Amino acid sequence: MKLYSAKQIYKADQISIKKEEIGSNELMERAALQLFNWMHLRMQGAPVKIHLFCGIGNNGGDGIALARHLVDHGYNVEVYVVNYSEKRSKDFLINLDRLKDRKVWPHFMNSDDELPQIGGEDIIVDGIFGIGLNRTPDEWVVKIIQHLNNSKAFILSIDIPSGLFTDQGPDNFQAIIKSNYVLSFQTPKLVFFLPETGTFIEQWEVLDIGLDPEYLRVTETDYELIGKNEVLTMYKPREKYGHKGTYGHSLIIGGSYGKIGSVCLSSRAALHAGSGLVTSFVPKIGYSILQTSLPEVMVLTDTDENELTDIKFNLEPSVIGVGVGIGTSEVTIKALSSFLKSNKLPLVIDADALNILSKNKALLKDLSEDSILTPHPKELERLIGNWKDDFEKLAKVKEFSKKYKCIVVIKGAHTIIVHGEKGYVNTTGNPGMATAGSGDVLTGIITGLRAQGYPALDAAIFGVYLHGRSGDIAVESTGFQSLTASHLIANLAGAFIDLFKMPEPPEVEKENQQN
Ligand SMILES: NC(=O)C1=CN([C@@H]2O[C@H](COP(=O)(O)OP(=O)(O)OC[C@H]3O[C@@H](n4cnc5c(N)ncnc54)[C@H](O)[C@@H]3O)[C@@H](O)[C@H]2O)[C@@H](O)CC1
Ligand SMILES: Nc1ncnc2c1ncn2[C@@H]1O[C@H](COP(=O)(O)OP(=O)(O)O)[C@@H](O)[C@H]1O
Ligand SMILES: [K+]
Repeated sequence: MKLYSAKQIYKADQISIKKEEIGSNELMERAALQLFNWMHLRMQGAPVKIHLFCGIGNNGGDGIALARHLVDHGYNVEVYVVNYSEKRSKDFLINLDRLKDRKVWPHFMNSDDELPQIGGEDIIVDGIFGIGLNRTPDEWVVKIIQHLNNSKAFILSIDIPSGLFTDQGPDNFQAIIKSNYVLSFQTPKLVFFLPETGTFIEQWEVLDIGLDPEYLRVTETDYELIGKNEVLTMYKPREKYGHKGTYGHSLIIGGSYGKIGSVCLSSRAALHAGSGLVTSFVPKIGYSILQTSLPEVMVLTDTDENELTDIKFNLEPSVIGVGVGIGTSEVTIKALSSFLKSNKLPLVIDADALNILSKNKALLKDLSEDSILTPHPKELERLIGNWKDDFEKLAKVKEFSKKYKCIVVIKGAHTIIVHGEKGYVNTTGNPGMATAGSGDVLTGIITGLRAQGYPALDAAIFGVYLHGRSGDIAVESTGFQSLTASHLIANLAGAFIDLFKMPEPPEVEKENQQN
């Protein structure tokens, strides 16, 4: 699913109005009706108090139009206009008149007004600012936002939580509504998925207001949301006459004294991801451990007992996953440097190999083309330096990706895969996965996919999706606390099978089918 920018949404808006020969207030009416239907379906006329806080732009206009539908259906509403500017939008004014026609008089709130009482059982509709926010709200508006956040009421935001910019980072976190639910028009917004701003959204849903499908289809976006539909097109089916050679050979290079487990996890994950063959390259201390715990995996050893000192092997793998558990000792840095200098094979680079690259930036130019780097936030900071906000981070990663012709997997709650100018935002996974070794499993999965001939970008996107989906399946039986990295591997099979599961039909349809 594409993530459109505010500019693109405004453009879609204009094109739709022109093509369909409708007024902009009709589009607002469509939006308001969608909002109303959503609420009415759930509330079924319940006499709960609904406080609608509306700005003076089109987001506020949506709120005012929604208020009219709620009033028409007998809901218990109170409307507040947060009067932050003289420049009221045309469609806001049209809808304000329509509301007044029904003898509903909003409270006009100005800087020195008292804040209204809101009960814990009430509902707040947040229509103060939408995607038109272009500067941080004034202090008195921030006070209102804080007041709403501090109430115990359920907050339903129209389009985007008020105070959140659509395409830039916030400069005052106090000025943002903390939404329980966001009904976002036509497209979710990138900020819903970034670590700094995602916390302001508990749940979201897209309401289709019928913006021009043609424009939406042909327009390229900087970011895409990755779900099942997106990865299904990447999936490579197993061929009837395929053999283990068809599905590639993964080499996992890693480990040091006390950290051989990481190599076990990555190697096992590569196997479960479908790699035809898997070989691990470890210090001697890892030999028996790997041979005993993973009979399917072949093992090569370094000349040193406890750490990697000389990375040499007499085989031609399809892809190499390097870095888990290697440490950052001088000898290992040397070994990795000379390996990278001579290596031409595709790479997946993780953990301490990333830290070594950060300390020795000259090595970055030795990476084979389309190398996949999988940093967690701390490793990323070492690699690209710190950032002011998530948008600066993404801009820096894009520059890095272009400069070194690599793919960067920014791990997190919503992992983002960056390739040149484009970012892919993952939707699977859960906090149970914040556990030792889950990154090692991801390295193994991506390596295993790359071995099977998946192009680098597909391997990264599909790997991240499967990793998260395994976590989502696992958590159903482990719970969040007890999920371990090994569970992710054990549930990878389920994640593959789930790709082709049809969604369950709703109960009503099931009954119809039986009759
Ligand atoms: N195509 C769509 O998606 C549609 C969008 N609609 C609604 O329109 C919204 C966008 O409306 P607008 O462009 O009017 O913008 P907003 O309603 O988000 O903001 C209102 C206006 O306030 C001004 N402003 C921005 N930041 C301010 C600040 N800190 N202090 C004071 N004034 C500030 C701006 O000039 C802005 O136009 C969307 O979020 C959505 O709710 C709907 O009406 C239906 C169609
Ligand atoms: N809250 C979360 N929601 C979803 N996924 C998460 C969450 N926390 C961590 N993960 C995922 O778990 C993995 C952790 O990787 P990493 O930090 O490298 O762990 P380790 O070094 O222990 O292997 C990443 O793929 C990350 O996206
Ligand atoms: K809003």
